[in-house]
Amino acid sequence: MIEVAQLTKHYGRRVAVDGLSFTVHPGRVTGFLGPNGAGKSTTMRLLLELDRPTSGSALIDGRPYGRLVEPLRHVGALLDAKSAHPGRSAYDHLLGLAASNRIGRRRVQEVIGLVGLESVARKRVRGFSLGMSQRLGLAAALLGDPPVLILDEPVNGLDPEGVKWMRDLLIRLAREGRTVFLSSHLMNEMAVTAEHLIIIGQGRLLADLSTADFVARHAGSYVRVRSPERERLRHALVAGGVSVEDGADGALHAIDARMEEIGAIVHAENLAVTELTPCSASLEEAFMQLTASAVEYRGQQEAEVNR
Ligand SMILES: Nc1ncnc2c1ncn2[C@@H]1O[C@H](COP(=O)(O)OP(=O)(O)OP(=O)(O)O)[C@@H](O)[C@H]1O
Repeated sequence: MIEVAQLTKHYGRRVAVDGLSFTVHPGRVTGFLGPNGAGKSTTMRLLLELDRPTSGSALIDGRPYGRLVEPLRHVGALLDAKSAHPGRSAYDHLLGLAASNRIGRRRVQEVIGLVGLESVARKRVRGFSLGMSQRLGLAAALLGDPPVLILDEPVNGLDPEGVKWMRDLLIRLAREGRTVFLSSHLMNEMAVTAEHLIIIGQGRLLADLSTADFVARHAGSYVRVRSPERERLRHALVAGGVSVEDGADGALHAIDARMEEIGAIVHAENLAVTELTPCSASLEEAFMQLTASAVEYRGQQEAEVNR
């Protein structure tokens, strides 16, 4: 289990993590989502004590990372896939890590097999692609057979087959009863991998809910409708009992409406319409809407700092 309570991190005037509290439970994959710069990596670094919080706490199985004896046996982390020494072979890199936590050679061979790196295990890491490095990073995280996994953007650099492989492996590891916590800025990928979502923006918690709830709330259908007389269109739709939201591009979204229904309303009101398109709300869109205000705020903050 991972417990984060009122976690805050300032870098000078910049607030990277802002009073963040959440719990990550074992037995399921939890996706840690947020747009670029939301504070995901910082939170993970604080969990692993690679950085000190300004205030608040971050615990792994009830203890701060620094109090874990032979930490690889408690938590496996993949933060930076390119952290292995480029001059070493994958095997030697893993062997060195294993020795520091009293883990035997057999386990090194096992994790190499688990991540599918057998054919390149004796090659120098220097020549590894990002995808191969991600696999090596995951092998290192799994060395101590830990109950908790913390992975920062683990599918970065993987091809579609690699993404599927990683997804299946993470789901399997969670089913074994582990706490699997992984960050991403891709909602669609998380929707098929994670059972639970923790969504942050500008270092603050925006949502902590099951993926099923997120999908049920956001994966509806709508009709995109556009008119030069936007406000008259909005008024006519609302008067016709249609629920309306503003689209990002100046169009109106008629939520859960049918094309015929909208067509009849605009015809009756004699409204000129320049677009009428049936759409399915994508999860990516819903995620972007949820985090949009956070991104705007961050943009303003950065503009102020750079002034
Ligand atoms: N060492 C640092 N010094 C100064 N500012 C930092 C430092 N590390 C992170 N930040 C700032 O803190 C904020 C959060 O960054 P962080 O890398 O945690 O976000 P993220 O959600 O992981 O983003 P990404 O998806 O781009 O990796 C950003 O504004 C970033 O510029």
